[in-house]
Amino acid sequence: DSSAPVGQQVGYQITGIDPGAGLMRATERVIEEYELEGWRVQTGSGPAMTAALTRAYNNNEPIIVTGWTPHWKFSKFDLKYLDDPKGIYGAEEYVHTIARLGLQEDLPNAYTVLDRFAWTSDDMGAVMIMVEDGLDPVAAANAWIDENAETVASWIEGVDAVDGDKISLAYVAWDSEIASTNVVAEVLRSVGYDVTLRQVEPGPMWAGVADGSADAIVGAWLPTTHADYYAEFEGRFEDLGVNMEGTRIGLVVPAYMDIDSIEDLK
Ligand SMILES: C[SH](C)CC(=O)O
Repeated sequence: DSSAPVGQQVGYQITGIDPGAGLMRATERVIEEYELEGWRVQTGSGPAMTAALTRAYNNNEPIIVTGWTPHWKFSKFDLKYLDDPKGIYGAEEYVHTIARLGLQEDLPNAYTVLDRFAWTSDDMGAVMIMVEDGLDPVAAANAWIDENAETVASWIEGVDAVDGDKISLAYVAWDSEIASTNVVAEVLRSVGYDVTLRQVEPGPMWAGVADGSADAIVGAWLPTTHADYYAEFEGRFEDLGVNMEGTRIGLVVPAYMDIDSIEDLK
């Protein structure tokens, strides 16, 4: 009944993703700081969240999800972020590349490519949409690489080829990181690296690059989303800087819902 309070409409539930995601920690703080009595954020995964969103949207039903930009959901559905007047979700987020200590010495050519890796949220969005439309992530990565030869050439210019040197990239199965990690992996393979992708949860992703079991990650969301992990492992990794800007995290709802702010959930 769309005239009922929104909490009642959605069972006082926010549809979340994996429990270790920074977005989930921030959402727990949102429930607390906005005093959303009786509300909870349901843990799951990126794919479970998008499946629930698709189902609700196709039935014109109310739903509130933990969302982020870029994401194909914004091109597939008419969605909006709820205003966050307390600023819990932070302002603009940036995605960083993080390398294990010693990588530059051990794998200098890969380090150069990783240090140069930078693209736009539209670039990432293009790969995400190809994957969502059914293309295998490796094929989607190569399609983007073929379409953006000039950008990729700037990443590998002057980098000597290697002969099967091993490198591992850790990532979490968020649609955004499936896109970025496969693009970087394919570029590293193009210069001769034997690349292993390790799909893990956020904590093990950060722990892996800190203990050296992973050589690099390209999905560090900062300054807000992964602030806890950054602080926990600071000094045990090398931050190679921003590889993508113009990102954002927050609560996302279909545009047909008659709410505009987190305050409206009370
Ligand atoms: C789901 S966002 C890409 C990252 C995070 O929340 O940790």
